[in-house]
Amino acid sequence: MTAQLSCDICVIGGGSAGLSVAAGAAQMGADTILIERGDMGGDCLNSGCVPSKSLLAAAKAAHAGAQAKDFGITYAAPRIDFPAVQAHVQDVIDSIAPHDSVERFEGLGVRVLRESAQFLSPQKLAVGDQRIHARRFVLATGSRPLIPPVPGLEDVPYLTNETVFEVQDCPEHLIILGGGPIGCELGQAFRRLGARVSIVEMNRMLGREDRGAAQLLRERLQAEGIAIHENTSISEVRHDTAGLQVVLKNEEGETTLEGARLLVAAGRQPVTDGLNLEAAKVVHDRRGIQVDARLRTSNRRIFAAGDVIGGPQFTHAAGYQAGIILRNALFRLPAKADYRALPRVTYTAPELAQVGLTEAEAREQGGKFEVLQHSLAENDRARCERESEGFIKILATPSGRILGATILSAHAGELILPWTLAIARNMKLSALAGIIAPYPTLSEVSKQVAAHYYTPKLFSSRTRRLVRLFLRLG
Ligand SMILES: Cc1cc2nc3c(=O)[nH]c(=O)nc-3n(C[C@H](O)[C@H](O)[C@H](O)COP(=O)(O)OP(=O)(O)OC[C@H]3O[C@@H](n4cnc5c(N)ncnc54)[C@H](O)[C@@H]3O)c2cc1C
Ligand SMILES: NC(=O)c1ccc[n+]([C@@H]2O[C@H](COP(=O)([O-])OP(=O)(O)OC[C@H]3O[C@@H](n4cnc5c(N)ncnc54)[C@H](O)[C@@H]3O)[C@@H](O)[C@H]2O)c1
Repeated sequence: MTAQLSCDICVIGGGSAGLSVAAGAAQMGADTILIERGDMGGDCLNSGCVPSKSLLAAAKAAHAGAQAKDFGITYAAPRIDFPAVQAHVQDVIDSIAPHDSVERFEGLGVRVLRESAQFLSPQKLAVGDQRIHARRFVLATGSRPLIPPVPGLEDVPYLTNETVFEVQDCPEHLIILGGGPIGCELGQAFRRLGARVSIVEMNRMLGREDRGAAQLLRERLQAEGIAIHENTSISEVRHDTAGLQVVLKNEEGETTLEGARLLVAAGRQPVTDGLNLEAAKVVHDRRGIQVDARLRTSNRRIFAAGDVIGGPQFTHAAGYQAGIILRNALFRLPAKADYRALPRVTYTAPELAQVGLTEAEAREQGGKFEVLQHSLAENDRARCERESEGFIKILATPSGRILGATILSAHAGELILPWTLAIARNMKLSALAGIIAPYPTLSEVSKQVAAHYYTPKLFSSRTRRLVRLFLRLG
């Protein structure tokens, strides 16, 4: 018999976006249903952030010997037990999973249904033989890997982020299609864990990022032995008993790479199939579900968040969007998403962190701005740690208002936080130049680069004249 359920908020998708909405709604007193057809935790926990950062952590340990040489310490070459590395990755997932589990959510008062959801009308959803009527729906169905139309690709076995963390043998040669954050992070991880790695990128590696930072990072990855083919497309992929052949094409002509495994990391596509969004009158296209700044879809009772809306695709963006939806749906506040101060980090070594505008974006906008750059080589702690590769670059208006920050360095993901706060709160450089930073820390780079802005004024001939005058006064 068909069961009829009703609730205040019905969330479809138990990944970063859906879990944040459901946990917040239930704890604020809304009767909440969460529907998840796959693994609780979605991509981030099971096939995204958590396994990729865990693999990178293992790769860092494998690389420690190479770095130790700089300190006069020599280790024997590491012996890498790859199944044990993957067991570590799974162990980290398992240790975080209880936080995203059905049990925890039921404990918060959420009714969790483990099925696929499909709309029957603008206000009614079918979940198995249950019918759900909700005051508000939230679509948080995420994304899946985009598989580009490369001839032969569909006929060969390939990996994506959904399968790469299950591989039990480190491939002798891993060819990665795509030089975005996934390609770069996993490329460095597999290289450090013993694979030969080739990255094939049809444009520029990390094309959205600051050109200088991406270039330095590329040099570092190349120095570790990764082959990077930029402005190169794949014209064909073949597979036989000897392995894979990937035919590359660029200005110089065609070459063939022979590899053991192929990882496709060419971007994402929204997951909307099976939802019957037409019945719900929710407009969507190949980029995702269309939303306004309040994250309302074309059906005002239905919100959407996370990767499925095709905007910034990060776990922290999904969490932020969940907060916007809760304010709109529960408190009827017209809260709007504002991505001005949304940071992003590529967790390679060194890390590449960005918040606000890149230099290219600031030039495109056309306003006046100054560029302040400070090398990590000028930071004492970075020298002690022998991690002095990289820089911090700040863009600021002539009045000192901060427009953007780029950091390429060890721990850049941690160092970006004061700049995120500064942009969010419209702070000026003087706020950062005036703080007392503990010595010796990498954090000092933020104060040092901000202080650059005032150096010409501080040590000007006018200041010198003034000082001489005060001194003459006794
Ligand atoms: C390799 C990799 C590394 C990443 N690293 C980072 C990182 O370091 N930092 C960062 O911020 N971001 C990172 N990301 C991005 C981050 O993982 C995503 O932005 C985030 O997981 C998106 O969350 P979501 O809730 O929108 O979607 P998802 O996590 O995909 O969740 C959607 C859920 O909806 C379910 N679902 C779909 N359709 C239905 C349906 N019809 N009925 C019921 N359930 C349904 C799915 O089963 C899924 O569990 C990474 C991504 C990848 C792939
Ligand atoms: N550290 C992080 O926060 C992190 C890490 C990994 C992923 N992510 C998220 O996941 C998303 C997806 O990552 P991604 O790296 O797959 O996507 P991406 O879109 O950022 O990069 C994909 C790259 O593949 C290239 N490409 C596409 N088709 C190609 C083809 N046929 N041949 C050669 N190159 C091709 C594109 O030019 C692009 O540079 C990211 O945008 C990000 O939001 C975040």
